[in-house]
Amino acid sequence: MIEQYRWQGGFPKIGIRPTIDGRRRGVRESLEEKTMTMARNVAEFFSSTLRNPDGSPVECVIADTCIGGVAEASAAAKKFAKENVGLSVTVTPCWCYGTETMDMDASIPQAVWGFNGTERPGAVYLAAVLAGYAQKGIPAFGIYGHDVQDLADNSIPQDVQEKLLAFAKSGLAVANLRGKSYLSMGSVSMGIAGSVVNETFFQDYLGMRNEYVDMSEFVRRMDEVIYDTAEYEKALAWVKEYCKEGPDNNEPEGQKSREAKDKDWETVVKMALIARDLMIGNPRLAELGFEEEANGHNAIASGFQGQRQWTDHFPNGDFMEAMLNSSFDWNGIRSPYIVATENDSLNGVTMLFGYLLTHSAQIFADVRTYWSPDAVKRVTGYTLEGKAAEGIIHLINSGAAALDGSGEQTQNGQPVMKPHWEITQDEADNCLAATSWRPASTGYFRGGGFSSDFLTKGGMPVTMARINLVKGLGPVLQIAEGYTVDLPEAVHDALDKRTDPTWPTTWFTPVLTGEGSFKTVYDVMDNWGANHGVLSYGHVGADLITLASMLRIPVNMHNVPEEKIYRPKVWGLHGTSDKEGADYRACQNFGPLYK
Ligand SMILES: C[C@H](O)[C@@H](O)[C@@H](O)C(=O)CO
Ligand SMILES: [Mn+2]
Repeated sequence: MIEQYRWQGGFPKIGIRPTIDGRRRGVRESLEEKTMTMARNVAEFFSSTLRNPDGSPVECVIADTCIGGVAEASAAAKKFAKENVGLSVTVTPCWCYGTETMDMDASIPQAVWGFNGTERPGAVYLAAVLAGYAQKGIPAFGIYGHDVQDLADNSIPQDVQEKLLAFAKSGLAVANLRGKSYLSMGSVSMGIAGSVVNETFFQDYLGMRNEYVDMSEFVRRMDEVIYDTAEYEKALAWVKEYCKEGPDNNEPEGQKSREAKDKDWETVVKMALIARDLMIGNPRLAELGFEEEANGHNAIASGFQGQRQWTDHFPNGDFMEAMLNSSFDWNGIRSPYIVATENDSLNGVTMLFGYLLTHSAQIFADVRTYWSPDAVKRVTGYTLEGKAAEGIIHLINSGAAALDGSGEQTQNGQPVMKPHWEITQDEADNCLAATSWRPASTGYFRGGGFSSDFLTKGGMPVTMARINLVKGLGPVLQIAEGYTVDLPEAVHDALDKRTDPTWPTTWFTPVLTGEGSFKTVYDVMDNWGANHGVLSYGHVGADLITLASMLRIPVNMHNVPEEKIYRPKVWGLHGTSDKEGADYRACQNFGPLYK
């Protein structure tokens, strides 16, 4: 029930615009069917391939008629506005009149597929209209099939499919962010700059709003019983059955009594319910007489300050953050909520990017230690090998990493992190079984609580990313594709015990290119822009780059092969030999999407 409530506003749709040569008495008539067929096929392709965050198929809206001139362009725009279209794809097999048929909505991502045939000049239209987009300052993605197709061939070639998908995936992410909130629960944690929420960034670059609640709201809701007590009982019983408590790593004098720990469990379960209700609301609260609280904050992501005021006195937020970020809880398998620990809103947004592109849960972590092969050898006697041979980065933070990060979901025997609709109950159970809940380090967390402890399985392709803000420049995105790696148990133990072994660990190694910030693993660590990073499942750097270009966020570091990079056509008009510089120039030239 809470899941249905969460997504009740529905999802943005993809608008499809068949444009056509407007000349009647023969030309237009001969093209109508082919053009509309292209539109229908693209719509069918999207709806059968792409999913919304709840797992339902993405919907497309096709203009009522082919668009041969401005009257039909404007009729399509009106239809799109009514139907919640969040991105637009123009398709055509022929010459049409560029500025008369183009979609002029500068606030949504735009793409144009010009059919590569030669009976009719679709590619000429593509070039003409993209010149129009450049001139008018609306960056649009061009899709031009590599090989000539016959006019009668209604298939979508593989390379065109890839570009359509790359555009639509990122375009949908842009559209899903728009109009939502980031909810700060508390404010700045331990002076972490990412938790100084920058409203201009959220508003201008993401189209989002910032909401804030003081952490005292948790106390009020606990004391005044502003949560669904039936759900609380269910959640607590589930925790007792599935969340096994791990050994207490505190010195005896720092350990809490059994009674105090049991009380902490009650508190952390309530915190999880309350944080979720704060984010998205809960219709049960209205039935219980709390109509205002039932509304929530329309938050697609949130952050919890925790340290220090809360955690110096109350149990920490680790259970709440880890469970909400996972793809399952006491209500079963469901889409993850996005909650940033330490209210690091910039990591929170990076998690959102990863989540909206992959629909899988995210691993939030401190980028804690670069372990060179020599240092590992000195400390453990072990020689790093395989993918880890050049060195590894220890990703570890209390809270926030989704339990999916244990790597207990599988595909063809390999560990993966799946969208929630592909996860089986056994896989969810295995993630829980691989996680122990360790009494929090009371040196750091005087109020106690429980930290999730798991070790990520090696062999998963992952992408680490992070947004940083630079005064005078704005946001920049950094991306490092790589792999999770396994270490022999004794080696992991020796390295882990030098940190806080009650927290989840992921051993990560980036793919090196031999150049720039990817010359060595050390360089990747050395160029990381902040204390935190996000791991998303898969090599999704190219998608992140496309998404960043839509939002005009330049990418300051990545190891994505050049042939996979897809940005608006006009990026090339800012320079073609120095692509990184061209990206910066284009982002600066056009400025944020919602300025
Ligand atoms: C317990 C500590 O304060 C940690 O939370 C700290 O190392 C961080 O995570 C900093 O990002
Ligand atoms: Mn941290």
